[in-house]
Amino acid sequence: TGSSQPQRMLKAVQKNATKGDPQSVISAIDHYCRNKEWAMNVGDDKGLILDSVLTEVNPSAALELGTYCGYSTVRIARLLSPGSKLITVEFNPAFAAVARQIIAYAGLQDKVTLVEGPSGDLIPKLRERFGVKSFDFVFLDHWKDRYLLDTKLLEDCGLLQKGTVLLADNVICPGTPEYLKYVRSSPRYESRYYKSNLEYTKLEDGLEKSVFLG
Ligand SMILES: Cc1ccc(Cc2cc(O)c(O)c(C(=O)NC/C=C/[C@H]3O[C@@H](n4cnc5c(N)ncnc54)[C@H](O)[C@@H]3O)c2)cc1
Ligand SMILES: [Mg+2]
Repeated sequence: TGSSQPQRMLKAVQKNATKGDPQSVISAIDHYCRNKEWAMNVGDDKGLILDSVLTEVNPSAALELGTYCGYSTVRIARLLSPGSKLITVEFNPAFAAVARQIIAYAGLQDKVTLVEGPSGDLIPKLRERFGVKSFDFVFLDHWKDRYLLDTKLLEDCGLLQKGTVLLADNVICPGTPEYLKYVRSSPRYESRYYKSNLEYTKLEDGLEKSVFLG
């Protein structure tokens, strides 16, 4: 059997990026996905919005739902201040295995904890397992029909604090209508849409930034 697309993405990183240089890992993946094989990374256009929101929030405890191959994990972890941590959740073991290698290649393994399993099971265990009090930043990029469920779960588990920023990918394409309706109508969130395009294409997509008001 041949290699998988995530394995080919990893090969492209090992071939074209410099070990320990997160920016070169990001560029190698973007170049590969733009020119060889499209993949569902947040990408370079939406990635710049992710970078700017992250820099503004400067989280000490960040959570990512849906690691996939670790592209956005690297984008987030490279901007974290010393001592800050990112927990990323992925339930596909093959994707998790590739992501671990890409995160390590970028030299960011000390800032990232990749937890394998379904978000619905893991979110209620994050406090007892990793001593997380609450998150100040959450990046949602997993199955689109899980965004709302997991947001409510994070609320119910007391893992959001006043000011926590939720940043959701793909609110237009593939789209997350129930999630959007919730964060835009709930008095507990202050929400804003950042228009961009679907990774490596000219189609519209965007990120929704929602601040939890407590
Ligand atoms: C119509 C159409 C189709 C596809 C696109 C293109 C497009 C563009 C995008 O940026 C996209 O993010 C997506 C997309 O579907 N993303 C889903 C991403 C899942 C990853 O997260 C993992 N996962 C999924 N649920 C869970 C869960 N509960 N607990 C733990 N891990 C989970 C999976 O194991 C994958 O690693 C698609 C655009 C338009
Ligand atoms: Mg996405």
